[in-house]
Amino acid sequence: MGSNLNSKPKLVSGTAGYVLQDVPHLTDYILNLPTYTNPLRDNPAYSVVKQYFVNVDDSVPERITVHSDSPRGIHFRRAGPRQKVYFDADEVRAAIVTCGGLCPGLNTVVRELVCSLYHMYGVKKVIGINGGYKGFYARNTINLTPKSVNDIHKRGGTVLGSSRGGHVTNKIVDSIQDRGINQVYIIGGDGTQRGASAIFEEVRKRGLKVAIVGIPKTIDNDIPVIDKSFGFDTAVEEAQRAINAAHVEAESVENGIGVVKLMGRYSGFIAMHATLASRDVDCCLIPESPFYLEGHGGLYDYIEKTLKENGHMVIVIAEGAGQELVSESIQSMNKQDESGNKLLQDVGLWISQRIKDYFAKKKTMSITLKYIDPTYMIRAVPSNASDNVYCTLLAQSAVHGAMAGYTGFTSGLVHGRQTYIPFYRIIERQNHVVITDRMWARLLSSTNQPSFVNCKCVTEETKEDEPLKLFPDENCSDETLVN
Ligand SMILES: Nc1ncnc2c1ncn2[C@@H]1O[C@H](COP(=O)(O)OP(=O)(O)O)[C@@H](O)[C@H]1O
Ligand SMILES: O=P(O)(O)OC[C@H]1O[C@](O)(COP(=O)(O)O)[C@@H](O)[C@@H]1O
Ligand SMILES: [Mg+2]
Repeated sequence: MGSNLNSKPKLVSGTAGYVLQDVPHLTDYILNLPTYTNPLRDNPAYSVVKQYFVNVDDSVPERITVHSDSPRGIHFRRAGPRQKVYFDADEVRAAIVTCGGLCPGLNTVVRELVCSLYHMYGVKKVIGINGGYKGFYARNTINLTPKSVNDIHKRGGTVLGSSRGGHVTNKIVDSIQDRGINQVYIIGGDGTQRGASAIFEEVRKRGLKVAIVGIPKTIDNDIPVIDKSFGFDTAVEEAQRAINAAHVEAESVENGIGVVKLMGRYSGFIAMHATLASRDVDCCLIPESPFYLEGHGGLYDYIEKTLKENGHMVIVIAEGAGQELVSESIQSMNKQDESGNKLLQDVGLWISQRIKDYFAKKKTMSITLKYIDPTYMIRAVPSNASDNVYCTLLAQSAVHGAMAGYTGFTSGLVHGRQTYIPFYRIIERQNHVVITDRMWARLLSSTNQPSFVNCKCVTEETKEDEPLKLFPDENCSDETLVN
């Protein structure tokens, strides 16, 4: 984080090794802010709820698997409505922005932010920033009301539009200041949360009463700490349709192979979960598990064996898998998108061609291969029922946090509880499938595919809590979606 001393992590220690990784609050840098009674007290829908307000000291542990002698460990502030709020409804001018790639559920989060602000807190001024970060200074805004967002959750994409690149911190904060915005809800992935953190630092440097709140969006599920990201369930469900189609095609012909490419730039969660859900997949290839084609234990060997045994097979490949192999055979262009993300080679097309070439050359077996790339179709669908509920809770928690004066945080689910997580924990690393965890073992045993892992890497000394580090500086959690 920045050089300003105030931007250091806020840590609160307690007995028995308890550590609260707290989130910033407006009162950390603005003195004598007035408080108001939370209007939810008078809301007939919520007045009947016992203990509706969250105790300010409530926190949620980062790790829930403990031993009798474990220290209590790191905790996050529990999300939810507070008795006191730091904004009067009439004073609030909220802005919502969606950034980065699409993900099912974006519209649901937008809808629920607007409805929570209006219906829970009586806020009447909510605007949408058009087209991602650059929209703050280069586009018009959109007025958002419960009526205008009423049925947007039934649509894929984002009604606000999105973009990559264009994060110019000073211009964005100037625009926030010029427009009198004092709550900013920023929906996006790892890149977006980095941008949100930079905005927060600048806002604090200028001493502005503006709450900066992140809502984590990533179809790849690559954001750390949180249980999973919204849209992930929908993506896994939608991927089943492509896998089913590949299976139907493959089993209808002799030695049929169906190849399905799924999203997952650096994290193979969608591929892993879609494979486990389907049971029709014979091989799942992800970025975290390097594989090889030729020789004993290689992919060609396994394909031949599976075709001999079953007459057909389905391969699921995450878009970021095997990139090092593709670069070896195709001149790597090393291009980046506007946000600086490396543009990947189409590994699905590449592997399909390599498999076809291999069997054509070998002449022992004639195969029919069908390649399906449903990636953008999956990303564009509306969120399913469970993701809709998840999006609703994330949005409500975000609004409760901003109204309570918290800032510089991401609203996220940790072990099924809504929490406020400081930006630095969200942006410090990416979440990856840990191939020495039980979940990947479950996948290997369900597909029966080779592990492609050099056995020397996984020694007996590799302890359960110390997963094999395939990514430098990785601090993998054994709790997030993997066990
Ligand atoms: N390190 C960074 N600092 C500031 N802004 C960033 C950073 N990385 C990405 N951004 C901005 O965040 C937005 C979304 O980032 P991107 O990587 O495209 O998607 P995602 O947020 O889904 O990962 C873009 O407008 C980009 O300019
Ligand atoms: O829309 P683009 O730029 O082709 O993005 C494709 C990428 O977006 C994603 O769907 C999501 O990535 P982000 O979360 O970084 O936006 C990746 O799975 C994929 O590699
Ligand atoms: Mg990203």
